[in-house]
Amino acid sequence: MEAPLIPTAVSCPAKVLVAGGYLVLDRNYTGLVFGLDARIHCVVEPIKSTSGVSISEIVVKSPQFRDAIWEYGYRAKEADGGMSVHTLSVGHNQVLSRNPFIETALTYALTYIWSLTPDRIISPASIRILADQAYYSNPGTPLSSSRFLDFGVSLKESHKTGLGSSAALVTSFTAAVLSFYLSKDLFDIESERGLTILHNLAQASHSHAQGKVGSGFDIASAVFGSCLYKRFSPSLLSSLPAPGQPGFGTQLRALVEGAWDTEIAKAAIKMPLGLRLVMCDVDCGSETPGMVKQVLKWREENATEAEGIWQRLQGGNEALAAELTTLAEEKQEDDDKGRFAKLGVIIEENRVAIRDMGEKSGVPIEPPQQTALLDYCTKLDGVVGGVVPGAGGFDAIVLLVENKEDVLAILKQRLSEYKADDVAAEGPKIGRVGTVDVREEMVGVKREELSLYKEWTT
Ligand SMILES: Nc1ncnc2c1ncn2[C@@H]1O[C@H](COP(=O)(O)OP(=O)(O)OP(=O)(O)O)[C@@H](O)[C@H]1O
Ligand SMILES: C[C@@](O)(CCOP(=O)(O)O)CC(=O)O
Repeated sequence: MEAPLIPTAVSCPAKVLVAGGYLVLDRNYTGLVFGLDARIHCVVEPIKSTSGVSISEIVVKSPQFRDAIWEYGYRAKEADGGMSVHTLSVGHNQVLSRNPFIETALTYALTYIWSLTPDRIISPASIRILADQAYYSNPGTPLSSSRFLDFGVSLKESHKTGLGSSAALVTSFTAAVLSFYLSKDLFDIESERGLTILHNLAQASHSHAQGKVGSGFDIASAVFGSCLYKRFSPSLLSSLPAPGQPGFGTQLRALVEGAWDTEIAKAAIKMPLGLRLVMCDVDCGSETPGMVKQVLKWREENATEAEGIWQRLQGGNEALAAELTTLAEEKQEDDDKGRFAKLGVIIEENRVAIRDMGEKSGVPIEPPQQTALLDYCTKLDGVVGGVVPGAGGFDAIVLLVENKEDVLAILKQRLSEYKADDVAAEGPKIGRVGTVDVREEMVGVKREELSLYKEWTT
């Protein structure tokens, strides 16, 4: 007899790519990614089917958002096509929007479970998703004493802050479903093998849902936390049949359990004592896929010039990682004023190369509006430096700041006074600038206590 299924909860961190935007899309370069302490949690519990008879049904809810409920039926496809997942009608003539990230993560996770245990019956379950405030700029309202706020809007109406919600969601969802249905000897997120399986499976499903555009650094940090990341070869995923197609089941398992060439160096990334990250939301936005397309096209057409910039940036990124590690290993002297001077210089030099990449490719990676804001912040006492993270543009900026209350208080005050009006530049005007309530996080995926969600029972 199969062991009874135990409610299971897992969470994953957000991300910020501090160095290596665009470069990390190519395996010859690396990305320096910090995990952030905003998390997305997924809780899986057994349910009795709503119809009374035991049909195959999984209900997914994101109760902090309106109309965020998705009901799925599932069945094994013929010819080793894996588990196919279809949307069930919720009733009340509600037209609910589909959630491709959830649908794909469920299809891939159930297929992997089925490929390991083809004779078992996958019993009905309910899955709740709960996310920290920092992922969205919509202000939430508290629900009793829960850390998870009620956003009062639909997911369509929410404004993301660019912290990688879909990656944290897909990874924690996959980890929670696998941990719920599989015994520890088949899947254990507290083991190296379990982390690798989770990484590979979440990369495959996130890439499928997202249209295969990213380097996967966001999934890597959702699993492993802060790290120096070298991507997997994109060809690894190209021969996988589409879900439902003959051979998808066996080939997904072979892919997930096979050898990948991803390189994840956790020890290469450290935050020195006395320093922290601060993220600032600039209340604007950019369209990453279009920027990526244009930068890569320019690189292809200007290979020699691009090579020079890419090499300069890679050198700067490596210097940044090395200096952070050196500082983290040093004994901290309280009043050593010059302690972070070298770090500041490395960041400034990286910014020059980033601007070069942007100007040459015609993409506003660090546009003048962001240059002005970064320069304004860098001049403040206790701010070591800052960059446009990830793809850059008009999204957030990230600062490295001395971890002192007065430094943070003055930074917040000066940001609230910041006026973008004086910057004469084409393109959008930066709106209100505020800090996002997050800081770096070294830990990746982790199990959670169910009591965290007691206020969110429906
Ligand atoms: N709390 C949530 N519940 C359910 N689905 C969510 C939730 N948060 C995000 N999503 C899904 O993730 C999508 C947003 O993912 P997307 O990749 O566009 O942004 P992101 O990962 O937050 O930001 P970025 O990739 O710019 O860092 C939403 O449209 C929704 O489908
Ligand atoms: C441009 C790119 O290198 C980074 C994008 O990062 P972000 O989504 O802007 O945080 C793309 C990628 O690596 O997936």
